[in-house]
Amino acid sequence: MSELIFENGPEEKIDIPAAEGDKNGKPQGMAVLNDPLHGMYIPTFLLISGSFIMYFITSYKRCLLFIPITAFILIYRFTMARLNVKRELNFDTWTELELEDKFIISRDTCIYTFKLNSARESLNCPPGFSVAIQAFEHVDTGDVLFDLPKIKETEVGDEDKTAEDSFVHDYRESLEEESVLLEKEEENVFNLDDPSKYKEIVRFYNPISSNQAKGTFDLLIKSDPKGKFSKKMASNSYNGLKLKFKGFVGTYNHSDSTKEFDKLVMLTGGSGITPMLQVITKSVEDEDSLSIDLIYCNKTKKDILLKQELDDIAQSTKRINTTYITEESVGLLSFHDINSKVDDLQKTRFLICGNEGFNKHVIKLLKDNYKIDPELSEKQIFVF
Ligand SMILES: Cc1cc2nc3c(=O)[nH]c(=O)nc-3n(C[C@H](O)[C@H](O)[C@H](O)COP(=O)(O)OP(=O)(O)OC[C@H]3O[C@@H](n4cnc5c(N)ncnc54)[C@H](O)[C@@H]3O)c2cc1C
Repeated sequence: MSELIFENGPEEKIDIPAAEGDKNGKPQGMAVLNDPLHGMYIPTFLLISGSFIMYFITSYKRCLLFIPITAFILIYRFTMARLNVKRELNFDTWTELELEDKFIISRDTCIYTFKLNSARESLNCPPGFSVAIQAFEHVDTGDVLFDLPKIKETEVGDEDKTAEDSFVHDYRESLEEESVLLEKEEENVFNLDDPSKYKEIVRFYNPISSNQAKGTFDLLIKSDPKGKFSKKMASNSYNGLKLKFKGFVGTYNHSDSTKEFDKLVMLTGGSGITPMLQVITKSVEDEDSLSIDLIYCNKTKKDILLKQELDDIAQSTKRINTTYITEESVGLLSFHDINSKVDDLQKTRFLICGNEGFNKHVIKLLKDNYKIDPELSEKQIFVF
């Protein structure tokens, strides 16, 4: 059993108030106007043709006033469309983004919401791709910082001078000043922590929010009690914390799935659910015809992440099914579990994501039991 990291307990909202506004953009009723057909083409056509018809019927010139009004609406709509920016993170330089919210979803896992630069931006991360986050580790102590230590410019000497310049102190006052100086000195020693003593560490996470979400994006981070970055995030992250991101990283190609296969069998464990959720979301949003069987393996029932969300998707979309396997009740994933989801092997693609041991176990089950064309095997058995 893994160590309990979050004291607040599962499913409890912590420290940061809920994000303001609608994370998914405009309210549902108005969302239809974001579609160019409904938001631009139809209103333009109706206003211009209406103005001409009225003018021909009535010969009343004021009817033509609708034409500049239409032009204004068009300019407005184009401007709004341009402001709805898709954010591509830069692959070469770090982009600083701020933590806005965090939400504990299990004893060791949290969803972190990061703010994009504007409420109209959305993170355009391809399914199966991840973002990289930068941190720094002290080479001697192993301490992890989200940013390199900064040297403060306060000089202890300056404070001393001020004290010396003043002739009249009573004994008590001078004692107080001395203790303040000592504190400053300690602070300076701390701040003089040599940045060259830190080495960069980089960790990868798959955003789980839809690319249609505006203004923010979500990362699910499972905290490893012995891990450097994930443990620091669990214990030391706060509203307003700025982290540096690069992106996007990955090799999964969703059009390979839709063009060459009919079915995806997803074999995953623990936080490996994140790329699977991205692919499921993409498939649902595109309304493609893939049938998807997710087999999600965990140690115990409590470790199953996002179960409610996954069940909701499976309920609303018949072509998506979920199966949960826990070590405590069923044991390890078996070939029978996998084979029960396969109808036509040639048309089935296996997507795998778990820890090293899980991936090895699953690949061995597939290769030992199926005759998979070696040329096809890399495409047919895709490991995130
Ligand atoms: C492409 C990609 C996408 C990912 N997406 C997600 C995601 O969406 N969500 C998520 O939670 N995670 C994801 N991960 C995993 C994530 O990037 C981190 O690896 C994870 O959070 C652990 O990082 P850490 O710094 O906390 O642990 P680390 O410090 O890297 O340690 C991890 C484990 O390895 C052990 N270890 C470290 N060094 C050694 C050593 N020298 N010898 C033996 N054992 C050692 C530690 O004890 C610890 O148990 C992804 C990984 C990749 C590559």
